[in-house]
Amino acid sequence: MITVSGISKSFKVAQRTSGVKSAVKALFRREYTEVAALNDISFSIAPGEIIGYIGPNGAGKSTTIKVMSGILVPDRGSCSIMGYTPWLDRVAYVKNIGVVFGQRSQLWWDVPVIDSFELLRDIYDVPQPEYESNLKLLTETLDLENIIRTPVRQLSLGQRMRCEIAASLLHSPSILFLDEPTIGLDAVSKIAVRQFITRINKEKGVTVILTTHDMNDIEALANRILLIGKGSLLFDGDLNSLRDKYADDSRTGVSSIEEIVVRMYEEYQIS
Ligand SMILES: Nc1ncnc2c1ncn2[C@@H]1O[C@H](COP(=O)(O)OP(=O)(O)OP(=O)(O)O)[C@@H](O)[C@H]1O
Repeated sequence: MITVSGISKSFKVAQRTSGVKSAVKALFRREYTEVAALNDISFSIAPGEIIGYIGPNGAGKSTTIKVMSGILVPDRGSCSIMGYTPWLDRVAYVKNIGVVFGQRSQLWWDVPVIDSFELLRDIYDVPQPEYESNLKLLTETLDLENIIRTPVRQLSLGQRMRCEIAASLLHSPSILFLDEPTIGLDAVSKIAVRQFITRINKEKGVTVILTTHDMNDIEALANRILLIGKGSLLFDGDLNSLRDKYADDSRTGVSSIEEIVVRMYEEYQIS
């Protein structure tokens, strides 16, 4: 369903030292350094998998999600998702995917949530009966009834995230990209979001690619883990094989998933 082969992506970042003199100099001659965000990344994902895509800050997780969702064009490599190349076939492709960036909103800030949903229905060309049945299911399971008529700017972070997840699923996508969907949520909202992800995966077979720093998300959801560090893919396997490799039951009993990940980061020298 998803094949990523040899993807590399670099960014040019303008460099400037502080001070007026260097600001004036930069007007005439800019200096750049190149940041290699992704370096020859390859993996495949089968339908119905829930992938935990983990790694420390700046590892390249969001860049990978942006390439896979067609927002960024890589410098090298290929990517085939349901037969589409995301950045080439964008219009047809996006009908098959849902994307949630925990740090950004896809909802219109000043209008009630339901207006954003209706706009998304029109953008994605969702037939009315399908829209209504999805909206009903999402409203019930994500508990949106009391917030759906409120403008987004008046919602709390947890309320907004539940709306963001609903917005990404109104068009019945087969693949859901979640970039830090539980960031800043309280315990109740985190559990609600996790239960919901499990449900759409089990009942509708939605394939989920999840990036998170919350290892409880990984423990609750992921049946396979991909570890990225400094732009390179370092580990591809399940949680049990990670535990077998890194858990230290001689001293402390079974180590927590957080400790296991720290050990893994240390081994790969990416912490
Ligand atoms: N638009 C951009 N311009 C310049 N550099 C960028 C840009 N986007 C990402 N980078 C750089 O690419 C590298 C990977 O960034 P990315 O956002 O993919 O990391 P991440 O694993 O998602 O990190 P985090 O966990 O902190 O969100 C970082 O060094 C980052 O500074």
